Amino acid sequence: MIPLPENTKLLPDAEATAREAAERLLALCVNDGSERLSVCLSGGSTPKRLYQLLASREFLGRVLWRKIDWFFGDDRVVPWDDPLSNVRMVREAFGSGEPVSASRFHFILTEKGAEAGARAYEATLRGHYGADRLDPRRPLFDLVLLGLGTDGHTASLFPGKPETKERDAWAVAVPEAGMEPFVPRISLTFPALASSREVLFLVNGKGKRETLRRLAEGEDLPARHVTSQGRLTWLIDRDAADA
Ligand SMILES: O=C1O[C@H](COP(=O)(O)O)[C@@H](O)[C@H](O)[C@H]1O
Repeated sequence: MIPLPENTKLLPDAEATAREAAERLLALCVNDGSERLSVCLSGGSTPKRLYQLLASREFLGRVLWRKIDWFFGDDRVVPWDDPLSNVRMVREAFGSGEPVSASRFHFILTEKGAEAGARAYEATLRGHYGADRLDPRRPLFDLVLLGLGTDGHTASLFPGKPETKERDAWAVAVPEAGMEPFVPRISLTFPALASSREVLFLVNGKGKRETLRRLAEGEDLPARHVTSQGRLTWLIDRDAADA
């Protein structure tokens, strides 16, 4: 087995990581007394099964949908019906039953380009938060879901790119992606992701093994810079961990 990040929960397979994440989201719904919860979704392929599960017969009735506002950690600057779009992936995974009402889905606008989209999303987040500055006593998100790219990126914060250094903005334009698909992106920044009560990384499959090893060896990859004001947990399956 390769060395794993601190706070790793090792799970048998991809299905188990999705189920563990779903159960943690449910626990948040049930245990949190607040009227509203803000959840930040990850994109790419890894979380699709989690979103399908949440909308499945097994989980649908247990998720307190009316409590939750759904945000996005990043998106590709393509139309929302493009196969590369994270909006499309999430909508397809939640399915035609559309458990989330339109007003509770906060998509990243892409039609006017990366810069305009990032500014608009930051305005959306600030409006929802009700302030222009993040207060450490009042996190922006209750739960942030994140993935890990094979190059060590997370959200759309790629190794060596200037967006990883952003300390003020909550959302940034990423004109050049560091790996495929090579389309511009819009991403939340480290300070916005850190303003969270809980962060969950989902990492599955052999393809991520080498990246996890590089992280464990201390390489300065973007995923390493994610923090949370609360818990940060890595849900990793045996294939990724070589276990
Ligand atoms: O480009 C992206 O990649 C990462 C990892 O994606 P995966 O397909 O390996 O799960 C993802 O977390 C991010 O949201 C996405 O835009």
